[in-house]
Amino acid sequence: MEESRDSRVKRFLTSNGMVILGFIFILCLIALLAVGLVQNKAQSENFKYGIVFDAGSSHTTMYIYKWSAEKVNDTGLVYEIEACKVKGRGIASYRNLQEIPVYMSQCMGRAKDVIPRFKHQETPVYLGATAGMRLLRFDNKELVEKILSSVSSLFKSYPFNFQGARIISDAEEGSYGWITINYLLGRLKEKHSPKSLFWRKNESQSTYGALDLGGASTQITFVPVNETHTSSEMLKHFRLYGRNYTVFTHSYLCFGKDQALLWKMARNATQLQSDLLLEPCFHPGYTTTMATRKLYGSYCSRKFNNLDQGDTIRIQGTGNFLECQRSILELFNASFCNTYDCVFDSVHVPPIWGKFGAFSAYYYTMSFLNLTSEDVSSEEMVTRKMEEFCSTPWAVVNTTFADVNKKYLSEYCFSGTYVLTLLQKLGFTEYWNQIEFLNKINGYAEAGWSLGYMLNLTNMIPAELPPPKPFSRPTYITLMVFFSLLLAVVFILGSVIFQKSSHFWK
Ligand SMILES: Nc1ncnc2c1ncn2[C@@H]1O[C@H](COP(=O)(O)OP(=O)(O)O)[C@@H](O)[C@H]1O
Ligand SMILES: [Ca+2]
Repeated sequence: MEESRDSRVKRFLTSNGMVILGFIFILCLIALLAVGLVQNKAQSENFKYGIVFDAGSSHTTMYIYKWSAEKVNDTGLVYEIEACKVKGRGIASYRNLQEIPVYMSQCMGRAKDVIPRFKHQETPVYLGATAGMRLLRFDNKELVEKILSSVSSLFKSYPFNFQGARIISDAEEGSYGWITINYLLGRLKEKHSPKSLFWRKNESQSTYGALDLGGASTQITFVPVNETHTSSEMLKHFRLYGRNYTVFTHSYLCFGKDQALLWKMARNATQLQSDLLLEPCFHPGYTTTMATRKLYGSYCSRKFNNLDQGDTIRIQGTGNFLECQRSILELFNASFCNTYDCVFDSVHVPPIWGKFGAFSAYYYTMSFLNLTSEDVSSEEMVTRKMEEFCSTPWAVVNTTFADVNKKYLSEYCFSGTYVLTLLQKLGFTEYWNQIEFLNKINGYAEAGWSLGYMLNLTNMIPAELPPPKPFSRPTYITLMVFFSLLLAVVFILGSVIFQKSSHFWK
């Protein structure tokens, strides 16, 4: 009686001890998993940063990009955390070089605040200048050098890793814009299906063409269906994520919207008998004056210089869409064309096909005019809107859009008509519904050449596709948890059976 109570107590203690042990074992496993997960999360938060100054003809913008160091070679994972508009005009328009650092340093100060201090030294800074500086280079190479070196010495005085300030080429501007949008839209890398344990390639995705409209130049870049009739200088070859791409890219200097307007007005002003220019691309009732030095001062408008004119001309809007479009069409000289796929400026653009992303001033203009929606699927719809908008009196436009920047507002009639005409001339008449007007893509970053430029210079897009991991991260974690729990159950069961069997043998 005494003995059996003793053995019951022993058995009770042993079996409960096993339960407690098993419980502790499970707790340990859970703790291990939690530590593993937390550890991996901390790793993915090891971020890197990059700064690009887009020194355009009209203004400079500083972009700060951020990405996870772990996922460096994936696609679409870099995002823009700051777009700082540098105060003032484009860098090419400064004659007093002291002014440039004053404005630039405000954005650099912002970069110092936004990027953690311990990351400053490893963060690259690039400045790329576009058509404004290309135009200035025709007139004054020395000034171009001075501007770039003044910017460089400012950047060197900051704790970042300065990588250079330069004018990017036409082809770079077009190609990097193309890389940016296709990277952000996830069009460069084949997607793998996570549903299968065996990785399989989805059908190959086609890329988007890129349309960039600036103030001084405009670019078109896309993969042509057939490149055999295209001049080899306009074709660029890339190998990205294991695939070869041949893109057609061309930049039209002076066909940016600010230079095109100046050029058009200078051309019309040559026929003036007085100092009054009637401008169909401005709203009725809109008046302004312009210094002839400015009107004829650009490389693009200079050939129309009329020495007989005084210091200023008066400009008065007439708000006539048809007249406006006619005067814009005169800029597109097709006299060298001899085949069907020929457009302005004697450049042969291959036939348009596939989807296109239109950004920068294409987007700003069309978004103001409410013409970016998918419902606006034809050129006629845009034409009707422009006819109505251009004929609206300036007083009405000005009060309806009281909070819109006055310079942009006064020019939207011209800009909209110009976008329409340019796209017609590029061959989009039948393909209007193939164009998507893009600004910030999927919330990651603004469309433009600057992200593509940084991706290229930091080698973030590998030529070859990295071999895929056998399991996706969620599958990996699920399997780990499953097997750990199984292990625990087996261990506990094993212990219990062992315990029971040892009693049996006693
Ligand atoms: N909110 C806006 N509305 C209309 N146009 C805009 C707006 N913001 C910028 N722009 C225009 O976008 C163009 C940007 O060109 P930019 O990048 O400076 O020149 P480029 O690329 O030729 O060197 C300019 O014509 C500028 O006036
Ligand atoms: Ca630009």
